[in-house]
Amino acid sequence: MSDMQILPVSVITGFLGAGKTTLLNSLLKDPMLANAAVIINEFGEIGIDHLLVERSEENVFEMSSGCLCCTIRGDLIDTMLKLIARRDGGELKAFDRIIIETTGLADPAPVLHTVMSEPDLLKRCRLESVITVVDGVQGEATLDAHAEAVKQAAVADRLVLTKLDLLTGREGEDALHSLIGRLRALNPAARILTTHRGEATAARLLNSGLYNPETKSLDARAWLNAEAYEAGEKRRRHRHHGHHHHDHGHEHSHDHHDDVSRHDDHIRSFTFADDRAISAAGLDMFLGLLQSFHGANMLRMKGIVKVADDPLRPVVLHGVQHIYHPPVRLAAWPDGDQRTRLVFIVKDIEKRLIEDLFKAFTDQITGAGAFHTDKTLSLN
Ligand SMILES: Nc1nc2c(ncn2[C@@H]2O[C@H](COP(=O)(O)OP(=O)(O)OP(=O)(O)O)[C@@H](O)[C@H]2O)c(=O)[nH]1
Repeated sequence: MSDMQILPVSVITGFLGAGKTTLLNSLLKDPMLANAAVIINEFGEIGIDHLLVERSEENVFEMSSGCLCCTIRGDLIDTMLKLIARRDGGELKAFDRIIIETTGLADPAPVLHTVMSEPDLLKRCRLESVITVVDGVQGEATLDAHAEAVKQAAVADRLVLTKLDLLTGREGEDALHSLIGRLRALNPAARILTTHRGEATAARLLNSGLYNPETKSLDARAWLNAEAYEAGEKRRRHRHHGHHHHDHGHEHSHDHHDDVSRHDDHIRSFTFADDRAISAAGLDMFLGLLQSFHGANMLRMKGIVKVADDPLRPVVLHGVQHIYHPPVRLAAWPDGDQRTRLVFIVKDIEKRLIEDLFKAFTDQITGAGAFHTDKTLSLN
């Protein structure tokens, strides 16, 4: 009889030809993934024999009608539930994690939404990390041309650069510097790793620190990495004031990513903190308003929140667009900082709008929390 452990799910996304399958093949040689189940949501063959590979039945590119997102969703739910049922029934070996490789062209959001919000899946799975593979050579051209590529970079917990072997000499170095600068601006907190020289190992890519199913512990500070957003905001302000640091002869690359317009210009990342508690209902309302007014433009949000009903046990939240993972209540604050901290990566939304909205609810906290119980928020 298999155990009913909560299975971490990692999603590997990235543009067509970025190197997802190559990365996955190399990761699967790692003993850490000896018991991983892999779901591949696209064309192509992958030669893995000692692992469990489930291929989604639907071929998304062949669909002629219907909503692409809904089809991916239905297909993925079905594939995952069957896989888990076969595991639990002893038909498959008891895999300990699931890795989903998504199709290159698609917006990654539907896959993330499915894992984050499908009630039957939530009983057995947690979204652990989003890994976005970026072609080291074509990366900037792809970001210029495709809004999806920008979104893929913005939702990542880890960014993996491939094909660095093809970048040589001073030109290659400048191109890499420029690409990293651009990715950093899009997503300040994601760890950037390269496939070069074996740097992108399973341990570095898969354990995002969000949720350890064995200990139920959360390395919340590392996971949130609010400091990186603060540094990103400072960098942006600095650039906008026209003070450029040109060190190590990299003027070209700095100028290049300063000049970037197109899709990137619409992306903002920021963080704010609040030492007051919010009522459970206020938090629900805040999230509901974000969903209604900014859903499609909220690329990623994460937070540790002080809720009035139990300010000593903060709630961890994260969302992709209009979908939020069910909140998880921590046993205690993860570090000495007991303020609510929220981080956002958004498209065309001003920080002030979101910060003011949140603070409008904490301003009204006196007495309000008493009317609301834990039920809306607590997982257990
Ligand atoms: N030189 C070099 N080639 C690479 C590297 N990574 C991947 N490639 C090549 O790039 C091509 C695309 O790699 P895949 O791993 O198939 O990329 P993918 O993202 O899975 O592609 P799709 O499934 O089409 O979206 C293949 O020919 C790979 O051999 C790398 O680090 N260096």
